[in-house]
Amino acid sequence: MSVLDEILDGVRADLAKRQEALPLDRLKAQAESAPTPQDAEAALRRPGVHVIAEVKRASPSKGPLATITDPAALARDYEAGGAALISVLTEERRFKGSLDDLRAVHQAVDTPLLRKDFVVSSYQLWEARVFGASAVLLIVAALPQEALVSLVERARSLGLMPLVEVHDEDEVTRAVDAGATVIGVNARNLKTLEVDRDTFSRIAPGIPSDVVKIAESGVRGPHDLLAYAGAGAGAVLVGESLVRGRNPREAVADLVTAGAHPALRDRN
Ligand SMILES: O=P(O)(O)OC[C@@H](O)[C@@H](O)c1c[nH]c2ccccc12
Repeated sequence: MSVLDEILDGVRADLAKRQEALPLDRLKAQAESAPTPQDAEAALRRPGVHVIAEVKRASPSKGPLATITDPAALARDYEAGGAALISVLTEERRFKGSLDDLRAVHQAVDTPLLRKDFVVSSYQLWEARVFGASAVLLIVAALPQEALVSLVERARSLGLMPLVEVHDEDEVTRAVDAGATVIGVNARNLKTLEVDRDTFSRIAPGIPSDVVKIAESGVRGPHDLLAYAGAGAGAVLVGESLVRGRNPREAVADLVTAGAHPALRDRN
């Protein structure tokens, strides 16, 4: 069984427990008083190469990455550094995240939030709404095509921007067929957990030009952002190097400065 399959088994088991504790109709009722999502896609379509900064406690490949005692404070640093979006991992078993983290971050910042999880059911989209997200990750490799299509539509109908994650050319085709307008290329293969920074430049040329392209994983600093930008990225998604670094606000600001270089800002 691949790591992805193992993660998905855990996600489904945890989801079943939450659904038992709070049936969908009651969750939907909570969504009525939930905050209105922001237009995350518009934020990514502004000129320049944007930074999506991630609240990430642990990863399946490295285990604990950092002791994040206060996710809200970390998110405030990301916001002060100029992140266009803040990603909050909510997967519990391998990434040690939670919906409580998402709520805490939502209460602390105005930046649009991405719920980063392994979404397999529209129940999780409703949760994302209730806990303050404006966007959700949908991983092509984790979903049959029919489910992907319906989750893209459902996310949009709830006001959430679907960020559709791919790892290879076939998955790009599936993402585009499902109507994705924002596609993330993850340099980390979720089946082997290896990072290959060339994945983006290999796959990006096959993504339609009107789609926002996000380079995910392995960004160590401004030089990696510039390399991804040169290959067509409109944004980078960064976790580990920010949570492990000494000063997350400065680290984000350095990336944002690189991404705002006039040569990148004026290209679209
Ligand atoms: O920590 P990194 O290498 O900067 O990577 C961040 C992000 O890309 C990574 O956390 C990620 C990308 N896609 C995912 C899907 C599920 C969980 C996590 C991820």
